[in-house]
Amino acid sequence: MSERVRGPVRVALLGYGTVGTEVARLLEEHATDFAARVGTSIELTGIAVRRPDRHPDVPAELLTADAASLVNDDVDVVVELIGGIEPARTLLLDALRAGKSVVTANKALLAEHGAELFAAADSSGADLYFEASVAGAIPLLRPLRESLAGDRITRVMGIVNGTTNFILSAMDSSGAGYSETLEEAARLGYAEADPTADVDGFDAASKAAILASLAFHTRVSAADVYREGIAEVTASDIAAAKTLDRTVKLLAICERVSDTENGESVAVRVHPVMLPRKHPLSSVDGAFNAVYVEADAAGELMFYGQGAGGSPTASAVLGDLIAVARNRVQGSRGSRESAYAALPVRPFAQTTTRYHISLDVADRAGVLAQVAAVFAAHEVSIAVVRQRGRAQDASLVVVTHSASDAALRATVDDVAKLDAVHQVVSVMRVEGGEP
Ligand SMILES: NC(=O)C1=CN([C@@H]2O[C@H](COP(=O)(O)OP(=O)(O)OC[C@H]3O[C@@H](n4cnc5c(N)ncnc54)[C@H](O)[C@@H]3O)[C@@H](O)[C@H]2O)C=CC1
Ligand SMILES: N[C@@H](CC=O)C(=O)O
Ligand code: NA
Repeated sequence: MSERVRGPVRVALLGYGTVGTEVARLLEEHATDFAARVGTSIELTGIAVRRPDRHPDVPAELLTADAASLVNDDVDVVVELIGGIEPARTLLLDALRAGKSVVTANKALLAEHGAELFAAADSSGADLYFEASVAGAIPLLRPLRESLAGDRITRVMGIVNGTTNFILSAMDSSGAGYSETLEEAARLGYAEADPTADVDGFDAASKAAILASLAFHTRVSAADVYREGIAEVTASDIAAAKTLDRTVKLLAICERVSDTENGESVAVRVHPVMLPRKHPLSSVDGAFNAVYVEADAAGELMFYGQGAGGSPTASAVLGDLIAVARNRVQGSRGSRESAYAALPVRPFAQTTTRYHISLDVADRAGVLAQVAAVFAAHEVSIAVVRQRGRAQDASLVVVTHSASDAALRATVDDVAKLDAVHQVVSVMRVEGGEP
């Protein structure tokens, strides 16, 4: 139970970058409304930044480079918008152990050290809220934690990284280059401080771990998530997808799986996929995110909105801040971690997916039969084959039925070794309906 606050709720803000500046701006702009919603005013007692001299717009008495002292001051709530593991981890553990409520947007920290943070929150009864950490402005974590607590979630699948979606959308629509689009995403405040976290899929993997933990009442950490980013997605992949009326998207897929041998487990992965252009996720462009949730009783739900950027992310941070402030005024506490199901995480090699494979092959009799024989040898069944002759070369596109990822990889390796196969042009997993 949080300690009951009688005067204003005192807030320490750690970080004044893309998100922090918007949080501070909106706190000031809507102070009167927020006070009415909470039942008392929210007072910003200090802002920790790396370089206080770089913020002449902020009253000097509010700024400090000493985040630890600010956390240890007389504050009720710590809002962490620094990012990264340290010093954020130590600062939040100190705050929670001291009974201070925490609001954070730091998915990397939660996905790696969530268990420790929840334990610290439990030790003092403090609140730990993190709606902004996944899918920016979209209310998604509270629906999973609270609204769907009475249902059994079977699948969560979606676009959860704005930067990579911004890049893939631009490559698809205007044929824009990879690096210039990444620079633009960073300029617009979508990318992480180190944008390799976005393009290599680490950011989406952290978010997938958080989503799976909430959806399946199981502790899933970043290391449990199979991860591929978009660095390897080429113009050829995008072109191959177009010829099949598909788009390329980076998806996070969290599934509850069960079989007689292993019982129930969870499978969590992040990788690029080809989706049919008519699939609703295909029309999610730019830095927008969209997430499908499938649950036994509710059926299919879809959440859509701005997944990155200062002001959309600040909306989620402020929603959490108002919730924890209300809890403090009432002397109550919000939801705690729910990890009772403790399901095992299934290794990715056992996960079944479907592959799209595009090959340049010799245009002569018998090539198709040779390629098909390799698929058969690995017990990978073919759903669609398209062959087009091009003088000496032909292009061959194969889309498989579901097979284990290990079998699919071995098939591609062996197909590439055939003399008649000149080049493997594109290999990508496919989702969303039969080709
Ligand atoms: N930018 C976005 O669209 C979104 C960001 N997030 C998360 O929000 C958090 C903040 O992201 P941004 O605002 O984009 O980052 P940013 O890089 O723009 O700002 C970071 C701020 O933290 C301060 N800082 C860094 N190290 C510090 C230290 N040791 N002591 C005191 N201050 C320190 C910097 O001076 C800066 O003010 C990250 O965890 C990020 O993953 C979450 C959703 C969306
Ligand atoms: N870098 C992230 C920011 C939001 O979480 C993204 O691009 O989605
Ligand atoms: Na969110």
